[in-house]
Order: sequence, then structure tokens, then C-alpha cells
Amino acid sequence: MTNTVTQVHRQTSQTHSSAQIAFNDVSVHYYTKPRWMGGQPFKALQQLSLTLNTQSLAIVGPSGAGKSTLIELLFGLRQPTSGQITICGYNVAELTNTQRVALCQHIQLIPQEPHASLNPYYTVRQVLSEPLISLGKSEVADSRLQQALEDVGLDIQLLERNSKQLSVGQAQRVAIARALVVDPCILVADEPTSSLDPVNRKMILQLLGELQRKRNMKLMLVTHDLDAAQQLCDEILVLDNGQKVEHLDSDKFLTDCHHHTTLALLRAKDSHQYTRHQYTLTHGEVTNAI
Ligand SMILES: Nc1ncnc2c1ncn2[C@@H]1O[C@H](COP(=O)(O)OP(=O)(O)OP(=O)(O)O)[C@@H](O)[C@H]1O
Repeated sequence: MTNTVTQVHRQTSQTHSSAQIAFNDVSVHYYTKPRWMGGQPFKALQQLSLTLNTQSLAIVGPSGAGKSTLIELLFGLRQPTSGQITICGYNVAELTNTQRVALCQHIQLIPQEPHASLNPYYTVRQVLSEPLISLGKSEVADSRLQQALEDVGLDIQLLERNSKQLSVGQAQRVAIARALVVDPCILVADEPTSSLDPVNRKMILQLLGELQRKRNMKLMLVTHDLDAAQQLCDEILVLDNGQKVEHLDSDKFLTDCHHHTTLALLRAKDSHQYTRHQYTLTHGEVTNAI
């Protein structure tokens, strides 16, 4: 790989609307036991191809579909068994550490469990400063931190609060502010409302939609929540058993979807009781074992 950090910056700093994620024929095989102990491979993702070309894409699927595996791949926490992942044209597997840090300026994660993702010994000021310091900024202007808090609807007095003293809703807003502070062009949200009560859930979804429009960011939303997917995203991709089973425009989703996984997700949407176990009972054994 000959690209320098400067080149990563140049390429990823074009316009926010040119930001792109592409999975090309990506498979991930897990081994529950080492191969020498007779461990058999399990296909968590199977030759998955997808692109984030529109402004927003939701990846939905039942438990065990491969959603977390997909996020781990995006952030370099796991390597694909085969296939290629590119972000803004750069092959994630080939980035040097320095290039990876530079790319973090452009793609940020909003986590599922806000409290688990915030250092409990840090104040909100430290939480928000950390990404900027990692990118080499020696001094972080107060105005930047205050702006990030205001953008997510929090009082700037929270800057001195310890992160473990935040409510779950406040902690999720701080996690969003931490993602925004580097002014990314792509946000990846991993079940961003799953730990929230209905009121906070509604407010956080509304906030994400507003921020995405205001900052012209692309959004990849990974979720069980079909309502959130339809509310926030232009396209919805349904994943099951590590495979893409349906990919539709959001506004045609209800009328055009036909795969049994999608229909099961729709049926379960109101009951919130959809589990892999129920799916297996309805549709037979899970079939990713190689
Ligand atoms: N480290 C691992 N070793 C073996 N199998 C794994 C490992 N991690 C995940 N898996 C399996 O891979 C499949 C996909 O898991 P993944 O966590 O990506 O699904 P998910 O869609 O995020 O599920 P959930 O919505 O329940 O979080 C599951 O069947 C899971 O049991």
C-alpha cells in the first residue's frame, strides 16, 4: 500500500456526499474450537456485497444475522476470511495504523451501550477531547466541545460531570457528541436506541435524523428496529444467516418486501419478541454450518 496519511486525508476530505463504504464478496468464518481440536467453521457472513451510496442505509436482521460482525469488520476489529472492505476507496485490511487513525476522522461509531463505551473515570470534557487528541490536536478549544454538546441538546455545564453520573439518555447524547466532534462524513450507528426508554428512543432517532441532514453525513444504521430503519434511512438491507436476503428502498419496503425473514421481522415488530429461537422454530434449522 503506497497511500500516505496525507492521501487518506485528501481522498476522505472531498465532499461529505462522496463518502462511501463497500463490502465486496465478504465472508467471515468463526471457529468455536481451534481447527486442530476438530473445530468446524461457522459462516457468520457469507459472500456479502453492499455499498453505502445513498445518504443512508439500514442493515436489519434477526439476532445472529451477522450485524455485529459487520461492524467489527468496518472498524478493523476483525479481518474478513475472504473478500474486501473499502471505506472512501481504501482497503480496510491494508491500512497502516497511522492511516487507520486518519480514517477515524471520517467514520465514527455510535455504540449500542453508551455507558459501556464511555470511560467511567473521565469527565464529559475528557470523553469529548479524546478523539481530537488521538488525531494529534495538542489543544482542544472549549468552543468545539461546547458546540458538540449543544448540537446534541445538552447543557454545556455537563462538561465537568463525570461520565458515570450521566443518565442513559444523556450518555447516549454524549456518545453521539463524541462521534461528531471530529466532524465525520459517515456515522455508523449500532442499535443506538436499544438501551433507551420509548421517550428517549424517539428523541435520539429524531436527533440523529436532524444531525445527519444538518451536517450532510452518510448514515449506516445497524438495528433490529424496523421502525427506526424506515424513519431514518433511504434504503433497508435485510441480513439473515450472514447473507443479504432483501435490499429495498425504504418507501417501498412495506409494499415490496417478500422474504420470509423480512416478513417475520415485520410480524414481530410490535411484540418485540423476535428471537433466533422463534425464527428457527418457524423456518427450520439455522444453516450456516459449513
Ligand atoms: N467469536 C465468535 N465465535 C464463534 N461464533 C461467533 C462469534 N461471534 C459471533 N459468532 C456467531 O456468528 C453469528 C453472527 O453473530 P453476530 O454477533 O454478528 O450477530 P448479530 O446479528 O449482531 O446478533 P445480535 O443482534 O444478537 O447481536 C452468530 O450465530 C454468532 O453466534
